[in-house]
Amino acid sequence: MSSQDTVRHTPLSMDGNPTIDERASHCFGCGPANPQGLHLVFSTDTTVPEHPAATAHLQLDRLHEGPPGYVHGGIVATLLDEAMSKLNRPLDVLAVTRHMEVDYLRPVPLFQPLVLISRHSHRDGRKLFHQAEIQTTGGAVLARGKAVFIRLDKAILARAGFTQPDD
Ligand SMILES: CCCCCCCCCCCCCCCC(=O)SCCNC(=O)CCNC(=O)[C@H](O)C(C)(C)COP(=O)(O)OP(=O)(O)OC[C@H]1O[C@@H](n2cnc3c(N)ncnc32)[C@H](O)[C@@H]1OP(=O)(O)O
Repeated sequence: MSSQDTVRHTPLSMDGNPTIDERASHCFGCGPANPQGLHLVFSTDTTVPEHPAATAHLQLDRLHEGPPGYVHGGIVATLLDEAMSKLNRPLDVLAVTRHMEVDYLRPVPLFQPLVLISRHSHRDGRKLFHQAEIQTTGGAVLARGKAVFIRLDKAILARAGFTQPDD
């Protein structure tokens, strides 16, 4: 089953009592209200519920340049991090990145269609282990990341004014 992840992209108004999706509307990676953001839109695949996957198609320009003609390494890490973060919702948790590793295998070109893919690997208590890749449309892997996300406990969330989705 594959579905467009539009749930997060909710109203721009911050009046009243905004939901977490509303408060995340300026996320640099996926927030529709951030004029300088990447505006990534992911589809999530929960065919195997315990190993959800997320995919986004994108193309970047010189705003994100590092080496001439190629994407800045920090943006490469951002893409991988964002893709992995999209696995938390299908797993019904709110979580943040605690640790991430990036393998920069090949320069990531500007002005070329790219595919960003992530998949949940496994879970150990509050730790969620995810993986992600940036690929060409032909399937060549340009960058690969893996990360540990930590499920935020109620005390941390309450301090920040959030609750877990299942609460
Ligand atoms: C407060 C804000 C609310 C926000 C609510 C909305 C959230 C939903 C929106 C998300 C949006 C996402 C956007 C894109 C993804 C980001 O960019 S997220 C932003 C970047 N990340 C951050 O800012 C996180 C900053 N770090 C922290 O706040 C704290 O470190 C954490 C995550 C709350 C954890 O703190 P802690 O409870 O003190 O735990 P800590 O000792 O640091 O270690 C945690 C575990 O990781 C393990 N660990 C550490 N390093 C490694 C490693 N290399 N390998 C394996 N395990 C490791 C430790 O051993 C430990 O394991 P256990 O002891 O639990 O078995």
